[in-house]
Amino acid sequence: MTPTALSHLDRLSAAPDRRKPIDLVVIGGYLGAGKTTLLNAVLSARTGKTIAVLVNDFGSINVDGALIRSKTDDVILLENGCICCSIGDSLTEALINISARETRPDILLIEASGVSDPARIAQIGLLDKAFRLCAIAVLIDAEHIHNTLRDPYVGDISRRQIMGASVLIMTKVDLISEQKKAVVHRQISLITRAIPIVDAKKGKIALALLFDSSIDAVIGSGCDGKSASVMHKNTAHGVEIRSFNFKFDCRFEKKKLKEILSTFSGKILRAKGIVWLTHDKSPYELNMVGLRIMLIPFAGLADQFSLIVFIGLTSAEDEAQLIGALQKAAGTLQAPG
Ligand SMILES: Nc1nc2c(ncn2[C@@H]2O[C@H](COP(=O)(O)OP(=O)(O)OP(=O)(O)O)[C@@H](O)[C@H]2O)c(=O)[nH]1
Repeated sequence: MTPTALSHLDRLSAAPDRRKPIDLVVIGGYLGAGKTTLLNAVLSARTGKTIAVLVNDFGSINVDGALIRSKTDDVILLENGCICCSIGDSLTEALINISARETRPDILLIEASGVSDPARIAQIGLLDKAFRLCAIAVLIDAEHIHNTLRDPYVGDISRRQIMGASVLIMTKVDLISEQKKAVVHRQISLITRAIPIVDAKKGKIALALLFDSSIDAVIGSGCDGKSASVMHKNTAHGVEIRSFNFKFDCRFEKKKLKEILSTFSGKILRAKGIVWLTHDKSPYELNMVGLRIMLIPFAGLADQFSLIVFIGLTSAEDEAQLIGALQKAAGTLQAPG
């Protein structure tokens, strides 16, 4: 933490502030678990409260910010790293700025990046007495959690996120059978039996789960604090999770784009973006989680280029190959006739 941020915090904690504290909710969970979807569902619900959103995307371009902006203007972006370690200072400063506002929001929702430790983020939030921690909601992707937890490289990241939760929200239950759901529950119970698990379909949950409680203590966590700008080091295995982008004024043939992404699915942990396709005049939102690739029409305002952010266990050579394949497949941006 920088000296400026520290002294600022000291002053804030020292000054008696009689205003009502801002309810803080941290939303975490592994890459692609459904955090942005849940956040958008919360923002769409009529809570009657003012909500500010702080979004941390692991990558130099914050795609989530664009997806949330259509729901609220009060979005603060923290990009290019992981807020639980490499950009903790920016988080502290953002929190100070929010608490110092003349008109404070009732609620601050923080969307952690998929590789962040949400309990650690909540701890940083609690340093400022202007905030009252309501929940650390960790999302579990019912379709992929089994493989994620067994993954020798990223399993620990996911396990730590789950252990730091105050509530676990199981997403994508619509994509799995009751039998598989029972297996997932058993797997989670091996990690923790104490944290309640609720289901969410397309981000819909009872809002009381997030807002109607208060947590005094946050379970300690062991963030290594050494990560570089767009790399998160899982030191136990010496793994570097990297992020890189493809940004080009082009359109893709849908089938070809899916084919290229599938070829690299073993190395790409997550891909997301906004792309233009040859068959449609409007842009599409791209999501790739595991082997599942989704392209749905994008409702917001999109720039005149196709942008894809990749997060993966990739080497520079893998990245060059993937970007090369995309460039080769890229057609002109000219709209279809
Ligand atoms: N079928 C189904 N799809 C879902 C559900 N929740 C989220 N998704 C889809 O899962 C994909 C990833 O969702 P996001 O909300 O972007 O996930 P995220 O956790 O914000 O992703 P990162 O920020 O990259 O870690 C999107 O295509 C969503 O539409 C759900 O309950 N059911």
